[in-house]
Amino acid sequence: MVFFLLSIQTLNYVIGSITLFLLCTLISMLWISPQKMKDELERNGFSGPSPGFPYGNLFQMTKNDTTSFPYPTAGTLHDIHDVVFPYFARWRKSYGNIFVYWLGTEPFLYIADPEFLKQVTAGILGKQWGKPNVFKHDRKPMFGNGLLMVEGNDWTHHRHVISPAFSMTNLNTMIGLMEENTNKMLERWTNLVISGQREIDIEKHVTENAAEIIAKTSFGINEENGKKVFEKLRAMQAMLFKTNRLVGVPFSKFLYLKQSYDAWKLGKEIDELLSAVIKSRRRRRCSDAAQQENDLLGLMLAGSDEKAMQERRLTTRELVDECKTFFFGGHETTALALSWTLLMLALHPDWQSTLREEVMLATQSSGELTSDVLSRLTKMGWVLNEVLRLYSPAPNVQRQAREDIRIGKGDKVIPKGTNMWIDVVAMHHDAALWGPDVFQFRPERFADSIHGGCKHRMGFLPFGFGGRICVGRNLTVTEYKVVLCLILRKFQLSVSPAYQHEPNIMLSLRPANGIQLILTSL
Ligand code: HEM
Repeated sequence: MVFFLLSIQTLNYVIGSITLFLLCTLISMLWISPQKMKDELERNGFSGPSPGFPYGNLFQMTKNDTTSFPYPTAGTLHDIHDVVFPYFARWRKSYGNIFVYWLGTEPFLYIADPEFLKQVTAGILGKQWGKPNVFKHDRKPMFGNGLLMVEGNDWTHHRHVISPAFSMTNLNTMIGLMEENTNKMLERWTNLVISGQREIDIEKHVTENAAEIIAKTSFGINEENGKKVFEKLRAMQAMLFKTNRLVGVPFSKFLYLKQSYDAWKLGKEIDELLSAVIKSRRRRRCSDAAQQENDLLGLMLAGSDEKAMQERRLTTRELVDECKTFFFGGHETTALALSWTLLMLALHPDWQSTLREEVMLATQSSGELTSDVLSRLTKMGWVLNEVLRLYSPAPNVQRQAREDIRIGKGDKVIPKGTNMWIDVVAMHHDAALWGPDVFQFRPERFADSIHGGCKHRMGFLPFGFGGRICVGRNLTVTEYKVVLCLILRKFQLSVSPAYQHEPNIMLSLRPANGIQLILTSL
């Protein structure tokens, strides 16, 4: 009996200790650690709007809060920072270009100051950077552990295997395929115009075209499977990024169980489709060693097989994640650069004529699009840069400090674990960096300088910076030039009265209502 009572007492003691331990861990995780981090950031001179527990500043970050900023009129059409990030615009007015805000219990150091960014990033290698853990869970079904999200030595390995696939020599072999696919889209446009429908939502068509191109150039995937992956990825994007998901709020993921399950399910279906493509390609390579397909997957397989002699090769799982990353990162951003460009050219007929003349001149001898022809399209390059400045498809870059970061030679430290939110849209629209014509569409600012005359080299960052700069930027430039050449040779563009200008963030910077243009055949 005594023994029995003793065991119950011991059991109660154990349960009590475990409960106490869990409670202490919870309080430390949810309250003490964030408070310590806040104090440390303040000691280092970083402060900002007061966070509340457990939401941080999330409730002050609603998109609808545009009351303090009038919607841009014709003269300030491109002054979009206040529209897409009204909360950051408001906080910048109070705290300047560097401040701390909180997503739940996660601190974010907001940066819209290129000199400070230069000091923060000096000497940090690509592999040393972290990506915010708090976003990793959300974005996993979309990018998995692909190059965009992977860290440390794994990042070095992936980047090493992938980079050669994006060499100019390889990209030039894809021009024909890009041309063929785009011509099909233009045929559809011609038929629509002939049938009397001159108004077209070009964003929708250009995005589908870019998805088909990336599906074919990345993994030689057929149209039917490409469409399936495309539709599932779009559905997943809408599911994950349309709603406010209380990012950073402890345990909030339990509020979105259905959404997370649906996203996971879509992710699994995409993985299965891509995995089948990769396995069949691996089999083909084994049965015919001489056979090498020159799309990105073929080159990655070759690269990963050769390097497997010295290092480990990329597994099918890793290749699936890379394909998803290319597919999503590669079609949406390029399509947006093209869509915003078509809008700008419709709004600025002088630039539309200038580019059309440049295209006609460059292609007059044979009419063919070759790498040599594309390299002669200088003014088109300026227009691309100006569009990426005003409507950067990637509106921000995020980092997480994996170690304490000492700023310059001073005593200021960004503590390990701090997330960073680099506001690219703010820097691209800052009159202090670009001058009084900052909100005007003036591609000629890039005529003499690749930084467009920006007063600081790190003030223009459409493709990111440092070792983690966009691996696909040359693919974008090639595709952009091919598609734009073909459109300009066939159609005159003007803006439809139905078009409503509403740039919006849904991971990328998108036109919320599509882009309706009136097309006239030339
Ligand atoms: C207009 C077109 C594009 C824009 C604006 C863009 C923008 C960016 C930016 C800002 C980054 C840096 C992200 C960071 O540091 O966290 C990045 C990285 C990346 N981009 Fe792009 N991108 C474009 C096109 C593409 C294309 C066509 C592909 C692939 C087919 C691609 C694949 C990637 C990958 C894999 C990374 C991660 C690189 C790394 O971390 O090593 N991007 N991109």
